Amino acid sequence: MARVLVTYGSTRGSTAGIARWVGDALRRDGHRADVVPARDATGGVDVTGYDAVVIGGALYAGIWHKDARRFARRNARALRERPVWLFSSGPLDRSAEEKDIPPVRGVAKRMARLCARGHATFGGRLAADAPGMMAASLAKKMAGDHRDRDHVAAWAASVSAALRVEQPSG
Ligand SMILES: Cc1cc2nc3c(=O)[nH]c(=O)nc-3n(C[C@H](O)[C@H](O)[C@H](O)COP(=O)(O)O)c2cc1C
Repeated sequence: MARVLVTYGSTRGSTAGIARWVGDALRRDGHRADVVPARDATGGVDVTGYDAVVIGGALYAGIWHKDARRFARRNARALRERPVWLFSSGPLDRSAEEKDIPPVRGVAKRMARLCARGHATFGGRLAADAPGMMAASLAKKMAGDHRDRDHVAAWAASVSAALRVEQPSG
């Protein structure tokens, strides 16, 4: 059993939902998972109290959510000392289910810096009545919930399996 911190950056709540699904799947596999917004975790959570960390962030204009970036930057040293996985959420279509979407450049750099074990891109969600000019304009064509809980659970299962290998006694 591993103690896992699942933390995320989310503006409109859909990445928070994915993080909760990751936490649920890890718990079903017998791990202890705390799911915490990265905004709160950055100053308030001791990463050294966890065996592993999953960091998720929504994509906006090709950039990982600032709360996820800040968490990764501020905790870089502790993160490098334990297994870390990253995920991104964004595509407002089926593309994330149809193929593996590689991390955007900034996330790929962060993966290298943290020696992250893996990354997944999951479909996102945008409400038809999303506030904000850019969001409203995007929503005209792309509104909908493109998150796939099975995809998220399958990825979380791969994280879980890797943790079992690292901690066979748990
Ligand atoms: C203004 C705007 C820009 C976006 N840019 C991207 C993008 O570059 N790449 C992407 O995959 N998704 C993009 N999206 C989709 C969001 O990532 C998606 O809605 C995501 O689920 C939002 O997560 P959140 O609800 O946790 O904030 C964008 C959405 C908006 C409103």
